[in-house]
Amino acid sequence: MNDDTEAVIDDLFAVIEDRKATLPDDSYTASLFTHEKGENAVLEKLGEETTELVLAAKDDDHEEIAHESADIVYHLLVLLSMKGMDIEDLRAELAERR
Ligand SMILES: N=c1c2ncn([C@@H]3O[C@H](COP(=O)(O)OP(=O)(O)OP(=O)(O)O)[C@@H](O)[C@H]3O)c2ncn1[C@@H]1O[C@H](COP(=O)(O)O)[C@@H](O)[C@H]1O
Repeated sequence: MNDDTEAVIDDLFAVIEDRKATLPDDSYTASLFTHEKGENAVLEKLGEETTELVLAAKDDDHEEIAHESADIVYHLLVLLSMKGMDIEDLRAELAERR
């Protein structure tokens, strides 16, 4: 992961944390934190998007693979935030595997 990619992910996580704290009415992220299904709303999204990613990979559709991957990364970061975790938890786990 180069510095630019890392900065994009860090910035996205910061936006997610902000939406969790401020819960704006027009925010999709905020709607996940207040969803009546609770964390199941995010878990269902991750399941759906993973299936979509598998189908895109089977079709060798690079545009769709990138789209679904981005959806998964976003919802994964929302899940980490929902669990009270930090992006550093993910970074540390990845770094340990190097
Ligand atoms: N990265 C994302 C992001 N990725 C996906 N989504 C939303 O997740 C939802 C996914 O829904 P779907 O499963 O139907 O996916 P889809 O892409 O619409 O359709 P498919 O092709 O996957 O079936 C859509 O409503 C997307 O808008 C996101 N919503 C927000 N963000 C980021 O979060 C920031 C804050 O957004 P708000 O909270 O809305 O202010 C934004 O600036 C973005 O940077």
